[in-house]
Amino acid sequence: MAASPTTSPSLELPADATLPERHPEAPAPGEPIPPHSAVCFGCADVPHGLRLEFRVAEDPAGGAAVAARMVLRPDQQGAPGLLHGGLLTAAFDEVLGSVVALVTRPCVTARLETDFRRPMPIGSTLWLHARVDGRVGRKLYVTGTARLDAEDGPVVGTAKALFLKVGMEHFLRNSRPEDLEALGVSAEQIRAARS
Ligand SMILES: CCCCCCCCCCCCCC(=O)SCCNC(=O)CCNC(=O)[C@H](O)C(C)(C)COP(=O)(O)OP(=O)(O)OC[C@H]1O[C@@H](n2cnc3c(N)ncnc32)[C@H](O)[C@@H]1OP(=O)(O)O
Repeated sequence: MAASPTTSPSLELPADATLPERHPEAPAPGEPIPPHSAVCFGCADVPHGLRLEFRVAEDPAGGAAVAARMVLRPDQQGAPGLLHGGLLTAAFDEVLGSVVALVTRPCVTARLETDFRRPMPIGSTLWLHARVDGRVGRKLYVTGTARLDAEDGPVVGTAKALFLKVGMEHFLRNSRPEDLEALGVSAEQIRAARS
């Protein structure tokens, strides 16, 4: 039988993966993680955003983990009264990306797989957890879980992802120049990266 897309070997933790530790300058377990940008759809306090709130979680194995929370609003519906599925995937992208950033940065999502296990009613709160399971070179393997209304509530979704470490040139070459300039990058730096 052909392998299903949900069992793609590219998301399986390779045998030679090692468990990466939190970066020495990353916040400690229990500490909040501030938004990485003032305009991020996932973590910033913007009207249309997911408005995820984060803290570093304790990982019993000594690795990197985060916990996050997201209140489900009426403007996030797909089916009547239920969260749009794509927004759970977006939430996982943000939460899994945040835990990777405790280890190394910058990284980007290369592959992300979501399993939707139960409907998510508007008005409830999602409690998300993510952990870096292993690293091989530039590749970071991450898993996450979303639960309903409590940190030990019923599981409504799970995710697996592969993130890749990239250089700053990834953004210098690909981001809109005006957004880079708003961060203090000069037009000359942008031109040099793109020449
Ligand atoms: C300067 C100021 C800016 C400041 C901003 C910074 C803060 C930003 C923070 C915000 C962050 C926001 C974050 C966001 O919003 S991330 C937003 C969503 N993600 C993206 O936009 C990423 C788009 N993709 C790419 O740019 C490239 O494809 C990347 C960089 C991912 C790889 O292209 P690259 O040329 O680098 O790598 P490679 O092709 O040589 O592959 C290398 C290895 O990886 C394996 N592989 C690759 N893809 C997949 C896949 N899909 N499944 C399985 N495996 C895959 C591949 O087989 C190979 O394996 P091996 O052969 O080595 O075994």
